[in-house]
Amino acid sequence: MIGLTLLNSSVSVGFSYIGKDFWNALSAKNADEFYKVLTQYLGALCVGAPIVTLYRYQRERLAIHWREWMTERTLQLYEENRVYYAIERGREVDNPDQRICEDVKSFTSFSLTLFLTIISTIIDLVSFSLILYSIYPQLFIAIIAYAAFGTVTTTFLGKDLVRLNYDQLTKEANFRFSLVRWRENAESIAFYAGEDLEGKTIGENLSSVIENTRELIATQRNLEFFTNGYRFLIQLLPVTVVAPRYFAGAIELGVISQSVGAFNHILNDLSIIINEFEQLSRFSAGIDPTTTTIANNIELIRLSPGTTTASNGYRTPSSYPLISLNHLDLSTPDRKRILIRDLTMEIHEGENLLIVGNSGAGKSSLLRAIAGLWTAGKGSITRPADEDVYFLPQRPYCTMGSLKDQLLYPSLEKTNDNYLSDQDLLNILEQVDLGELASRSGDGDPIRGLNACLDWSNNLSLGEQQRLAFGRVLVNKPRLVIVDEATSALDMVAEARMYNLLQDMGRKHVLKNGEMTAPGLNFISVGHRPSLLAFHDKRLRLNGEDKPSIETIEKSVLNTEQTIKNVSNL
Ligand SMILES: Nc1ncnc2c1ncn2[C@@H]1O[C@H](COP(=O)(O)OP(=O)(O)OP(=O)(O)O)[C@@H](O)[C@H]1O
Repeated sequence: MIGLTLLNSSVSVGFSYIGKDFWNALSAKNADEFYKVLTQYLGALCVGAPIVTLYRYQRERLAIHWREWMTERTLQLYEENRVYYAIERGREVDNPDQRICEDVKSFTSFSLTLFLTIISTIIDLVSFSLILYSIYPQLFIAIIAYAAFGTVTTTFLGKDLVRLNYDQLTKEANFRFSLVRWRENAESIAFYAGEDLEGKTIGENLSSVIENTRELIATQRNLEFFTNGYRFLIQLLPVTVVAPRYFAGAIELGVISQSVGAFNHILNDLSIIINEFEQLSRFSAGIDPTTTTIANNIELIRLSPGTTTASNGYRTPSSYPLISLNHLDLSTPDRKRILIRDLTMEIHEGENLLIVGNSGAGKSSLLRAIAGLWTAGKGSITRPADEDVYFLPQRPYCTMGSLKDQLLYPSLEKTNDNYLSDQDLLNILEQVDLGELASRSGDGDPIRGLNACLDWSNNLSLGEQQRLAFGRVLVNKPRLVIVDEATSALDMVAEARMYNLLQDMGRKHVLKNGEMTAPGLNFISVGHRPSLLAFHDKRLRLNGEDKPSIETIEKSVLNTEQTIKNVSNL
């Protein structure tokens, strides 16, 4: 690329000399010389034109290559340590989608152009300054004065352009995002008949885009009043400066045309350098050196995959904690409010925990802290490794893809360790009472149904999505399942069936040699229904400002079987 840049500059210098000879021959009415130079000109064109074309093509190829690399790297950083979640919660960076799509693209092509422009303009500047100086030193002084005047004036007239261009990008992104949001929440908005309000918000975003564009084009107009006159004068100024020497017979016509060309080149180079630096300031405006205050964070200790604190083989039940919280103080991410104070507890293998408390008491927040999403606070949490923990939220996420992809999520078919055949997946659907879903989606053929791609979040009821999420647990076989009101859309019979599945996975079996099988499944739930008590062994009550209390659930007082029977008779 650097080689092509040098060649590209030599083409410009070469043409400036051929151009001079061309005009000299014409003004001297020397026909032989004219045709000779014309042939040279055509020869130079054959070499020069491909070089200029290749220079541009190669520059763009390099820019694409760099964009690909940088986007992949950005995406990698975006998913690492759940940065995408922290950005959404913290709102420190607006429109990350636009930044990844657009800003990376313009950053790479801009940086490359900046680098190459600086190289080529410096070469251009030196060579054409020498040409100009050799023609007439006063010309050189004239150009410096003219360029300085032009730069100061354009900088003054265009000082708002950088800000306006930056705002334009943000406003366009906000406008687009409000439309995407409407589309994604179409059903809820339709039920609320909220289209007037949505339309108003979108209209406001559009007005903001239009207003900014109006200001932008007005500023550009003012700048162009000046720059167009300035550019026109470039043609006249060098001619005016050297004309007395031409009239005195000291120089020929070709030298005048060469000086106009050189003058143009130098002025262009100077303004390019200034322009590029101005654009550079646009990018630096986007980089916000946010100072991070050093504050206390919850220490999250993840045990290595497949183990608990026990180092040797299998243990007797309840001897080692699966999860332990130590003097945990949990705050909201902005650290303005402490939600849970001084919570110390241990949950052992085989014990399932139910977290209860008023709305807003911090139940979901505690789960977020256990997942490692919220870290503001003090104390420590010890829990199994990420791959051993599975989270069931109230509204499951449906990925883009087939029914099979929904079941396997987040593991991919190829990387799925315990490979499951299509028949195994159909059995799992059967277990979560979704047996007919596959044949329904495949027009009677369940295997075809497994591979059918639909917009699942809009095609399944919330209860079906929640049962599908329980199917995912059967596929992924984690050691700890965190259930955040994930049965809220199910009736009590279906809820009991889902919890029975979890309990079955939690049961350990005695092997032939008398040892226990590998660790089973445990779960922590958040919920409001009394029926949930039957499936749990301990209850953690969050009481707002008071200290949280933990107690064992007495099974004898529960008659769930009976309750469920009564409900199913309804
Ligand atoms: N990103 C946030 N920043 C600051 N405060 C938050 C944030 N998210 C939630 N909160 C607040 O934290 C408190 C606890 O929220 P949480 O979702 O844990 O409640 P909950 O006990 O699960 O309630 P519910 O039973 O209604 O689901 C609430 O008062 C909520 O307003």
